[in-house]
Amino acid sequence: MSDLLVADGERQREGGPARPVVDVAVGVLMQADSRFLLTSRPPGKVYAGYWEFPGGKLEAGETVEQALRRELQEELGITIGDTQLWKTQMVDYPHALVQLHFCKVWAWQGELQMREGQSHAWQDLPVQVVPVLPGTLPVLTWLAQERLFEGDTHTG
Ligand SMILES: Nc1nc2c([nH]c(=O)n2[C@H]2C[C@H](O)[C@@H](COP(=O)(O)OP(=O)(O)OP(=O)(O)O)O2)c(=O)[nH]1
Repeated sequence: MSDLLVADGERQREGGPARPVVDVAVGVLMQADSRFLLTSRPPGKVYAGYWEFPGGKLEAGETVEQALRRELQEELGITIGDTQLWKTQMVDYPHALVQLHFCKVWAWQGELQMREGQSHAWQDLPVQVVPVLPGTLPVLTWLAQERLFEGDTHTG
């Protein structure tokens, strides 16, 4: 079982009603120069304006890879190559309990298009865009560990 991250609120007390787990497929698009793609959450969504890795919820019957392929086509207009699960992280938000499935993506076809009015930024450590979504921060720590990067992973 992955560690639970509690974001912006207290963890629901034992004995409360069980909350459904929402599975989310997330893509960490990597460039050869080690920069990675962050996108801002579009207006109208919870945490609008926060920066995250692109992705979205699994639909019924989808695998993580299928959902990621669909979401990145819908949101960014790209067709991703093969990808594999890298890390998972459970996050307890006031709005939902989410299980994030992060996949690294090294290859894709098509030019990036921001189809949902989001902004995008290719970033390196430390990340300069703010604010970063709570459930996105663990990824920066994992990347820092891989790269032997020391110091703050993000500003703000
Ligand atoms: N895409 C993405 N979602 C993340 C990250 N970190 C994190 O906590 N989340 C959370 C925020 C949301 O609660 C959930 C993603 O749900 P969403 O509402 O963006 O998904 P969606 O695009 O399918 O949305 P919709 O069709 O229902 O509007 O995962 C991340 O790095 N990327």
